[in-house]
Amino acid sequence: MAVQSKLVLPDRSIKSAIAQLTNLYISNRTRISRAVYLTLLLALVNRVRHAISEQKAASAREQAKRRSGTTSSDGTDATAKKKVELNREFFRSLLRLLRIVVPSWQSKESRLLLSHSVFLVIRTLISLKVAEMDGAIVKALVKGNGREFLLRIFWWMLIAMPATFTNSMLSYHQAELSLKYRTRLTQYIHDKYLSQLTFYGISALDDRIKNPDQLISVDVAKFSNSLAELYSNLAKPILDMTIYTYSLSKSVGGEGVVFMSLLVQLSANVMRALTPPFGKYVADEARLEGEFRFQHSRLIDHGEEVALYSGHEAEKDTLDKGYFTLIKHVNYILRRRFYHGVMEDFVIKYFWGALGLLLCSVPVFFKLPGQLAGGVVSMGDRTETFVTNRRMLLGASDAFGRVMFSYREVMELAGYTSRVASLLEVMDDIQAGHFEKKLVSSSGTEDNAAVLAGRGTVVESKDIQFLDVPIISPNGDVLVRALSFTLRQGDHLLVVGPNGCGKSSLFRILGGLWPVYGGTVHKPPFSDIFYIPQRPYLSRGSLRQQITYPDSLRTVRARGVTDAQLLDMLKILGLEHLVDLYPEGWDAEAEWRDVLSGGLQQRVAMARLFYHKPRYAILDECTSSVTLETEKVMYDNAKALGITLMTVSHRRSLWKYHSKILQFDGQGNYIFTQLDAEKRLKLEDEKEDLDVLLRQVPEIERRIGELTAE
Ligand SMILES: Nc1ncnc2c1ncn2[C@@H]1O[C@H](COP(=O)(O)OP(=O)(O)OP(=O)(O)O)[C@@H](O)[C@H]1O
Repeated sequence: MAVQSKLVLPDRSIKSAIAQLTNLYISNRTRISRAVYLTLLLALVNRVRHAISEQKAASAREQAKRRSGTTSSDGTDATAKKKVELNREFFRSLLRLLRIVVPSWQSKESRLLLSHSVFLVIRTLISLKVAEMDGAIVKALVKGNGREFLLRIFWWMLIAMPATFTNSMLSYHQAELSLKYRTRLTQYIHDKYLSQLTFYGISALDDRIKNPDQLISVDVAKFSNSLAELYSNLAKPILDMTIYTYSLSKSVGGEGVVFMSLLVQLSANVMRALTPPFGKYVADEARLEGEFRFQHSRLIDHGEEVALYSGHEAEKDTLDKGYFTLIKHVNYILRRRFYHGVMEDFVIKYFWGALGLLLCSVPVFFKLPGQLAGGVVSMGDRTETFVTNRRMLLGASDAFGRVMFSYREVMELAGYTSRVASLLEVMDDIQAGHFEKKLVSSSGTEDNAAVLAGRGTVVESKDIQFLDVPIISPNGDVLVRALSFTLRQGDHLLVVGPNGCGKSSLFRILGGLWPVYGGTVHKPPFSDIFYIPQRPYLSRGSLRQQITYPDSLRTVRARGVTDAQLLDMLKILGLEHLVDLYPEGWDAEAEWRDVLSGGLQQRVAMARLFYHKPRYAILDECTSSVTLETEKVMYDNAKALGITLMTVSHRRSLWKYHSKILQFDGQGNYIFTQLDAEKRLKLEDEKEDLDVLLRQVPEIERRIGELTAE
């Protein structure tokens, strides 16, 4: 209902504007020309049409929203769900992107656009001059004047110099503009993507964007190209069209031009209605390209695992499927382009050509107000008028044709605009804490919704304290309804429980990766907590950077840490040989992920912990690939450095390094208590012994049965 009343209003106001305009025209017929009246009327009628189609689209959207009921998505890319049209949303998105790529009138981009426009005008003027000179050359030829003919040729060659310079300048400007747009947009996106953990939110917490890499690296470039290209492809024909139509209207009368414009507009509308949604096709193609590329990069990332599984056939199937889905779509677009091209050619070249001839015949068959009443028009005059008008019309219709052909380019720009704009939209949402993920929760959906709707509090403090904090996965599954525990500095915590119960998730909340949906989290600042996962992240860069990541060399030096001190850290872990691995020593750069074995990578990660010396460390199964001796060295040294440890591990050997235990049962319950490792180990051993005995009971009973029978 709200939508209806909002959209009917402009429609009504336009109708009253039409009535007012007609009254004004009737009462001031002598002062307002019919041409002006018809032009304004045409614009208003178009506005009504537009308002009605917007109204329909809005109510369709509203209905679709009501049908889907919630904000849950179907797991496809945001750009795949979006309808790409030349509507208000497109212009809003384009405006937003334009503000980023051309930030102000004083910017370099504005200056470049201005000089580009100047060269476009120069090119039109040169074209007019060349056409004129063309005529003069033909005239000299017809007259048989050899001297004038040669002189004209000389001038023709002379004008070729500024003409070729202008053309090259235009190509240069276009390429430069595209590059500048891309730079602005990429910088803007990088700033946003790499702040407030947005890159993590896009991949882990939100479902709407599947391939941000493809969007940032390829689609932004395509958008920039398309925008720069469209400006030069549109500006010149529009300029030509204005100049020629103006001259033409002076010759054949304004009414004739307006009437023809009406017919052209009508056929253009029919064409537009029959034009396939090329913008959506382009957006879909870009998405499929992204998915295909992503499948290839997955294979590169996990090459070793796939090779050991002999998974090449399965991978080939996946890649082929991705490729053929893409190619099927591209083929479909090609076919639609073919049919559309036939229709476009017919309407623009032949139908409008015939209309043009009709228009040119106006001064021949009808007397125009400018002609003298009763004046005799000679055959020569008629031919001259016809030829002049025809030439102007050819210019105007060629320009109009190019504007019409560029409709397809505009649609393609709409496709790229929609993709880039949805990336910005999703990043805005993530930074504002609004995630959209497929909710697949099976456990008490209504209850979960209530928990998800809440917002918790985060307070900075020296110690770590959780007060009634729920642990909820991005899918909406409530792993623990209300977790409460307190950890003071020096209390080393062990977190245990079955797979998938939420151990790592607890630390995701602590690290600020997952939102706090309820209760209160007291925690030290992010810089005081260091995280070491099971598979440590090894960055691209020197060996030194692997130890000091994410600190840059300048920060390392500012902290006063020398290479000798770094070497001491390596020595504790038996890693000093790494410095001699390459002649460049600390500065050696390699793909460390491939060069180092799993265990060595875990030891390098531990050296990183020793370098940073944080107040708290989260050790998530980070010793699974090292020996018990190395594990002891790691834990003893970390404790000696005054680091409070929070370990997730299934290894019993680690119990003795901790004083508290948080135990999840995988059913949403937990116990937080003091950990007396020795006592607990004894109890565990006793339990295991009893378990063994229990398993033997049936066998013993069977034997007793046998003995009794005998
Ligand atoms: N990005 C994510 N999107 C959706 N669900 C997730 C995401 N990350 C984790 N989960 C889900 O949250 C649950 C808890 O995961 P978590 O990693 O905390 O388990 P865990 O207790 O550490 O298990 P393990 O011992 O196997 O490492 C799992 O069911 C997991 O599938």
